[in-house]
Amino acid sequence: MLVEMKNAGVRRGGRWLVRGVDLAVRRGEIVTLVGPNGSGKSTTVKTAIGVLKPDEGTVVRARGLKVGYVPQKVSVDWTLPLTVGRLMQLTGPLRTDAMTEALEAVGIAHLVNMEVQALSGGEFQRALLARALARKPDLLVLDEPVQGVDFSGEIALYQLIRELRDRTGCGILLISHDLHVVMAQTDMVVCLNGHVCCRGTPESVVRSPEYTRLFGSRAGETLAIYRHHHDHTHLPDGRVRLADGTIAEDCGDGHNHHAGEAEKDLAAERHDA
Ligand SMILES: Nc1ncnc2c1ncn2[C@@H]1O[C@H](COP(=O)(O)OP(=O)(O)OP(=O)(O)O)[C@@H](O)[C@H]1O
Repeated sequence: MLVEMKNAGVRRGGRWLVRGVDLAVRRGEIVTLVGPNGSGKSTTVKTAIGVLKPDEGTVVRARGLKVGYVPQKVSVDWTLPLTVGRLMQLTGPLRTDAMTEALEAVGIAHLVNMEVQALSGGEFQRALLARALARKPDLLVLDEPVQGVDFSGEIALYQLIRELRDRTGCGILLISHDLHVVMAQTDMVVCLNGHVCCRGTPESVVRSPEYTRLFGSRAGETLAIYRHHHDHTHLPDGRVRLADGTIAEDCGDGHNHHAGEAEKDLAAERHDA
């Protein structure tokens, strides 16, 4: 167990921001917090990693736990020139090999000397991810890692997050308020609304009445579509690794369904069924 919260609550200004949170992240596990704006997601992760203290309940972290945290808001002085390499070292010195390794892991090693301002939304999020990864955390905590990222970039980023988990074995606690894409990449979903409103596997959560009440009945419908994206991995040489580990020339249905084209995906889904 990397971190475990039991009945945790945080109170500020005479009001409970969250209450009754039970949550655990194990090594190699991806736990996603979903919930509307202001439902206490950031408060919960900050409490999990010790930035905030719970006013009731307990939070236990593994001894010597190393946390890599990407907050929702990053304070960068955009008026000053800042390269990706410098951004990586803002919070402390880093060996060049560790920096290169982390940038390679997120696919932006070639951008090390680029000005941060010139990065695309997706590249910036990858740079933040690399910064958190560089110190080889046991627990990676990502507060909305797809901000400023377009739809297909979002799919790619969540896929990358899962690959990082597979490769490093770290635990991941992530926040998302649009859960369509992330759902397929997570082991456990905890749905917050000031308290834990429901929890479980992505499939069970989207079917639960509490979730439907919070997000509307259409919210669950997309899960099947996105699941489809993740039954195979696109290799750099253009071939595809299928779910059973075999390598194929394409996804098996002749469709390129990685462009966020939902209709095509639905067709492919039916075709596979
Ligand atoms: N220090 C504080 N004092 C008082 N209220 C606070 C404090 N920090 C957060 N809040 C309030 O607590 C609630 C939960 O905030 P939190 O940032 O955890 O929500 P969130 O689910 O992460 O929201 P979002 O999706 O908008 O990022 C909000 O209503 C917020 O205004």
